[in-house]
Amino acid sequence: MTGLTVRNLNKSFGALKVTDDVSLEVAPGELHAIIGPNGAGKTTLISQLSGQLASDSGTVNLGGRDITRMPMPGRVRLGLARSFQITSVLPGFTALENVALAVQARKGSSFRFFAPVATEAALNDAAMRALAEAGLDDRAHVLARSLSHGEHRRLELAIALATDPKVLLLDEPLAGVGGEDADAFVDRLRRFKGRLTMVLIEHDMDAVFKLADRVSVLVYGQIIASGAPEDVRNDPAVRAAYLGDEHGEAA
Ligand SMILES: Nc1ncnc2c1ncn2[C@@H]1O[C@H](COP(=O)(O)OP(=O)(O)OP(=O)(O)O)[C@@H](O)[C@H]1O
Repeated sequence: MTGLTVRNLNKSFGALKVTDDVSLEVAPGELHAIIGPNGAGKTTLISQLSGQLASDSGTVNLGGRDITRMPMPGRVRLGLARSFQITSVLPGFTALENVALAVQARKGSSFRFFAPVATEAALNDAAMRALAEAGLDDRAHVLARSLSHGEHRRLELAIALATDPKVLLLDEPLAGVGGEDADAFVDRLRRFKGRLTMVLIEHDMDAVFKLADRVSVLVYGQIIASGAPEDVRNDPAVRAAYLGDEHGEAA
């Protein structure tokens, strides 16, 4: 099981400091939620962890290895995958083809030792397994353009799972997913607990408090609290800066 350690991470866009000296410890096997108001810098932080954005300073360590300067493909090979907002799903291809293409693009070199036909079989097997884990195997041969919004989200999850991650970065997986689809998604993520380390950004507080082992609160690029969900929920600074505003007494 692999953990993630972030030390004093910074990122500015021009004069705007978006990630401000962030330190974070995600223990192996933990589901660590990062919550915070719109514009707090959550997506920027995830992009720094995934390698899509270079950090100005600070370090990111994956399972004891310094990956701060490593580009995204290297991080994927080491088992760090980001789901959502990185994938451009191809609408004219089936769900299975989309996952297989993504696996080939992102992990291609590990299939090189197979003959071409075997490569295709290995890719399809890996893609099918990932689709099953994401709950989309019964839609494997459906064109992506015909999938519902909820199914699209599961396809994006399958693409991340197909790279065989040890640490999964989830950026608002429930955005636009409602009702039973959302409940099913939460159940699915719960099943990955203990097997995968997960960093979850999510605005749906019910989902966060159902799933998270630990919660960190990001406000104006700074972590203002980090701890067990109940402790964070009852933290006066958190309530004042965030939860109290949005959820009042219900938070
Ligand atoms: N590439 C960029 N160039 C300039 N400013 C940016 C860039 N990316 C993000 N920002 C700014 O950084 C701040 C943080 O944005 P970010 O998307 O990381 O926040 P967030 O917490 O994920 O917000 P939300 O919850 O609304 O998704 C915002 O003020 C945003 O406008």
